[in-house]
Amino acid sequence: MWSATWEGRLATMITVENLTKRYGSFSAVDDISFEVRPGSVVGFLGPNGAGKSTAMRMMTGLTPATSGRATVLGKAYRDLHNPGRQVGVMLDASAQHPGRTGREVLRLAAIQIGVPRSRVDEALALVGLTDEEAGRRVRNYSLGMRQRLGLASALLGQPEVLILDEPANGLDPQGIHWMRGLLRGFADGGGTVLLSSHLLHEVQVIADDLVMIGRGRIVARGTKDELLSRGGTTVRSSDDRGLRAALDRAGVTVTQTPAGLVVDAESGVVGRVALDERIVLLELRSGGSEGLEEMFLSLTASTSREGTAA
Ligand SMILES: Nc1ncnc2c1ncn2[C@@H]1O[C@H](COP(=O)(O)OP(=O)(O)OP(=O)(O)O)[C@@H](O)[C@H]1O
Repeated sequence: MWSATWEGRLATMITVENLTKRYGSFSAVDDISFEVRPGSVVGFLGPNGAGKSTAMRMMTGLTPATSGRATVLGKAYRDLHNPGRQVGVMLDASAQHPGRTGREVLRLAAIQIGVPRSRVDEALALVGLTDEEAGRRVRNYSLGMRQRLGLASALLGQPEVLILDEPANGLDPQGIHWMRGLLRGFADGGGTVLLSSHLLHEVQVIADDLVMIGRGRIVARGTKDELLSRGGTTVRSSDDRGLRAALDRAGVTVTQTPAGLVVDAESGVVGRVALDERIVLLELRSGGSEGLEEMFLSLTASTSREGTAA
């Protein structure tokens, strides 16, 4: 359910509830829930194959969910009145028609969503594509130029919400810096951004909140400051398997990393569970961004393509 503040404004711009996508017995997205606050930039983080694109495709009505639901601006995407002017979407920048020029792509999109032609030049200027570049056919675009054109399409209708799948892909360091500025400016002006990435540091700089996903499930979620300062508790024990099972039973998220178990709870909670189970702790560390980094690296290591097929 979406909720409204007393002023009638939406309290959350995107709401994802128990969203699940199964292909046969394989769960690409497994019961994920999170909310995106107005005016925030949310980094949707996960290694290759974690389920980010599938989740975003469900949010934008391109793939039906097996169960659960997602709403944008309080409605299922397909029920939005004019989605192109309410939600800017960039899921696959390479999907643009290769035979059209960048300007043609945007002009057609402008007609489709009902914005004036003048908006095309504004969008091109926003993403830094020159007149000469806008006149080239998309098949001759570099990956970075395609990303810029994809962003221009997403921004064309002056939407309130942006949903962007790996927008930094193919951009050089200067391009990434530019994109961060653009998205930060969009959010500071009241817009809301959900962007995915497989690079922690890339989104760490720009995001207000982070949702971390691995093998289709959310493994960490919260404000960036909270996650980075908390960073979980890293623990090694005489019986990691038994401790993990006990923490699972206590409803705490646990991730196995090469450095030990990273637990999404304070060290005191971990110590108490270990004591109850009579498990000897060999190491118990809390705080710092290492926990988040370790969790992310271990997800990256364990979520290889072979791993996800298992
Ligand atoms: N149509 C499909 N049929 C079967 N499996 C699929 C289908 N689409 C996606 N998958 C699988 O679902 C999992 C999640 O894929 P998804 O593309 O959502 O991951 P991702 O996090 O976006 O990865 P990347 O960073 O590589 O883009 C993968 O294992 C993928 O192979």
